[in-house]
Amino acid sequence: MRPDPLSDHHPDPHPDLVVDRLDVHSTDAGELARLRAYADAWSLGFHEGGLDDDKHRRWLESTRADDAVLRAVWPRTSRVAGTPAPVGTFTSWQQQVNVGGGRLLPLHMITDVTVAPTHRRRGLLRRLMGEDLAEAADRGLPLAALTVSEGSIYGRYGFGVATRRRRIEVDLTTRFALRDQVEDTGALELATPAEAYPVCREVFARVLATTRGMVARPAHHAVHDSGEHDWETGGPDRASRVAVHLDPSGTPDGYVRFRVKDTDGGLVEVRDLQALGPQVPLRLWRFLADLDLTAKARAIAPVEDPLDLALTDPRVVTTTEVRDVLWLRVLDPVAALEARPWSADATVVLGIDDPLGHAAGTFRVTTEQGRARVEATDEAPGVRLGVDTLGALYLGDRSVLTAAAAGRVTGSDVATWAAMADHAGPAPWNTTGF
Ligand SMILES: CC(=O)SCCNC(=O)CCNC(=O)[C@H](O)C(C)(C)COP(=O)(O)OP(=O)(O)OC[C@H]1O[C@@H](n2cnc3c(N)ncnc32)[C@H](O)[C@@H]1OP(=O)(O)O
Repeated sequence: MRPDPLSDHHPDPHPDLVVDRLDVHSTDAGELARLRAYADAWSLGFHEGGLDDDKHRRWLESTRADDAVLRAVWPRTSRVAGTPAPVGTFTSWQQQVNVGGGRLLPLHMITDVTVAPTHRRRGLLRRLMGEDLAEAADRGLPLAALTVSEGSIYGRYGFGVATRRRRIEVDLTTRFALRDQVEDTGALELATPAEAYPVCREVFARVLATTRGMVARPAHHAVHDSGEHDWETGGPDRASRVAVHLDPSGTPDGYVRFRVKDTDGGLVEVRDLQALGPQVPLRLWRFLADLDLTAKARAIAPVEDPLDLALTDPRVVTTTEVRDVLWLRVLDPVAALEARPWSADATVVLGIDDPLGHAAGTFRVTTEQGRARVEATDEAPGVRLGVDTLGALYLGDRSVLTAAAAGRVTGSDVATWAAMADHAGPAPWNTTGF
């Protein structure tokens, strides 16, 4: 049974505080003031200052569109400010993630987790996370996800690194040469982000449907991707351009949104690149290298990207950082494991340790022709792992054998589990920020 930190048998651990939810759809003046205070609190928590009216309106609109749940912690009184401001914020909502084999699963997304410096290490994050994950599990959501500011915090709640990305710098001078000419019978069109947005949305929907690890975009992406509003500058994005690639029938199958940031230095900032098929990304890179008055591009890319191998000189690409992106947490192991694709046909009894209880148990996993049947069992496990490791292995970013070598997967059937669970194709890839 799951431990319940808030059961009647435990005294309230925070008697000086109120933990409640905000109604994101409310038009009541009092609730709108609380929403404003909530937004300022998370923004200040990330050292971004309070939000101006325009940013607040945009945040509220997109948060409403996502139908997000906002959990806040309020002091009962404030002797200094008069009106108490939140000392804890925690936002969650529902999206979808591609778990492989073209299957999308509901995903519980978490963001804007902050606790004021005055209230640190009193268990507020633990409390908010505990309540939120328990509700998501009760609603039957199989997976939860977040992106993190610090790597040491979320493993204890069962999250593991499920996708990673590189930051790369690409030399766009004459050193940029592809080994083979891109055979392209399609076409490229240049447009503003606003003009290109409907087409980019269609392309992204197809990328989401076919890319393991990709997460559907939350509402705030729309204003940003369409150039309507740039969060950094606080105004419309007039600097970006979008090159859209069309296949020979005229159907868009890729795009790159970019801006040239510094005409002297010639830096191309790639803000979003989405493409279908192996040739289109190379064609878009060829396009970027053909831009005049540029010397270098900065982009994010998969850890293993065909671009490096497609170049005559692989040193044209410099990796400046490799980092975790999506942290995944399995809430319902039966639904999660039955949804993802599998390699070898076999049976393994899997023991999952989960300090929060949601995914804990022993499960017989039988795979056949790419699908799994998963049932709770009393048999002794042949493979044992923690729920955070299950999250890290779920999309296939890491191999089971690597995790076993790190001591995170144990048991006599590890090799069989690896043959069943490891993916042959490219690593999972997610570009959706939240
Ligand atoms: C998903 C996102 O939004 S990522 C962004 C997270 N937010 C930030 O980084 C903003 C700045 N930081 C903060 O707001 C806070 O320090 C938080 C939210 C990270 C932690 O909040 P707190 O209420 O202090 O955490 P809480 O007291 O519940 O501690 C929970 C556990 O996490 C641990 N922990 C908390 N902060 C950290 C940290 N920075 N590094 C390592 N461990 C930490 C605690 O030791 C505790 O461990 P235990 O349960 O094993 O004893």
